[in-house]
Amino acid sequence: MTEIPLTTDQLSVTYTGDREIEAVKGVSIDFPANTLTTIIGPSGCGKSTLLKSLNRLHDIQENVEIDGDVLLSGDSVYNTNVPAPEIRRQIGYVPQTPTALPVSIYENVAYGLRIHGDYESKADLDEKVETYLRKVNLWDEVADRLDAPGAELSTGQIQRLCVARSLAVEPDVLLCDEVTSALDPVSAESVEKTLRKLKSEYTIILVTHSMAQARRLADEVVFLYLGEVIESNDVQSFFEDPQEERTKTFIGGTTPVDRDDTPAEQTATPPAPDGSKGSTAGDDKR
Ligand SMILES: Nc1ncnc2c1ncn2[C@@H]1O[C@H](COP(=O)(O)OP(=O)(O)OP(=O)(O)O)[C@@H](O)[C@H]1O
Repeated sequence: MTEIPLTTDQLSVTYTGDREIEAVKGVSIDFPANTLTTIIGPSGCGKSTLLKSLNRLHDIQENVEIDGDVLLSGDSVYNTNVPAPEIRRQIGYVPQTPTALPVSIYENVAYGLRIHGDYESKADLDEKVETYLRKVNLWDEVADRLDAPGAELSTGQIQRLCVARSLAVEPDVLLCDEVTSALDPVSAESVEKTLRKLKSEYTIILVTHSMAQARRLADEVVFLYLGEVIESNDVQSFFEDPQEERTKTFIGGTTPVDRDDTPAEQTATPPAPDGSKGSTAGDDKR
C-alpha cells in the first residue's frame, strides 16, 4: 500500500479582511510518499494559499481562517499542542524568491541544525553540512568557499542553498512554491535536476505555473481552479487522458469559464498557452 504522509481533509482557507475570500474550498487530497506532486492552475486559483496552509504558514498572518484539517502521518498539523516551528521542521517550505541568511554558506545550512541541536560535535556538523550541500548538487560549487557570505552566490545557487537549509532539519515533506520562476533558465534547470534527484527520498509538493515543468517533474498532478480541486491523477493520465472538461480546457491553454458568479478577486488570469503566467525567466516552455 502506498504510504500517505500528508493528507488534507475538507480543507478550506478564508481571508477575512475587508472582503471575505474563500481561497481554498473543501480540498481533500492525499500526497503519496517519495513522490513529487505538482499543484497547477491559473493565477489566483489558490495554489499558494493551499501550500501555505499545509505547514501552518498562515499562523503568522492575521485575518486567515482555516477549516477542515491537514494530517501529517495521521496527526493534525493544527493540533495546538504541537508548536508551529516543529510542524515547519517536519514540513519544510521553500519560497519563490531565494533568500540567503546574512551568514556564511556553511552557516546557512547549519542554521536549523544549531537551533534544533541536531549534531553531536563540530565534525558531525561539518559532515551534515556537506551531506546536504551534496544532496542539492551544490557541494562541488562551494566546497572551497564555505566561509563566504551566502548572499554572494548566484540566485540559482541561493535557491539550492535554501533547499539544503530546509533539508538539513530532516523534514518529511518539502513544500516548494514556484521555486524556479525567479531564476534564469540555466539556474532553473539545476534546481529541477535537484528536485528530480530528491523526489525518491522526500514527499515534495511543488506549485508551478508551467505545465511543461509539471510534465517534466511530476509524478502526480493536482489541478486547482477557483479554490477547488477539479482533477488529480498521475502525470501521464492527467495530461494524456484528462477526465474533466475544465482540465481539458486548461491543458489546451484556455482558462475554464465557471458558470458561478465569481468575486473579482477570484477571477483567474488566463494562463499563457503552456499554462505559465507569462515570460518569467526560468519558467521555460520546453
Ligand atoms: N493575504 C491575502 N489577503 C486577502 N486575499 C488574499 C491574500 N492572499 C491571497 N489572497 C486571495 O486569495 C486568492 C488565491 O490567491 P493565491 O495567491 O493563493 O493564488 P495562486 O493560485 O497562488 O496565484 P498565483 O499563481 O498568481 O501566485 C486570490 O483571490 C487572492 O487575491
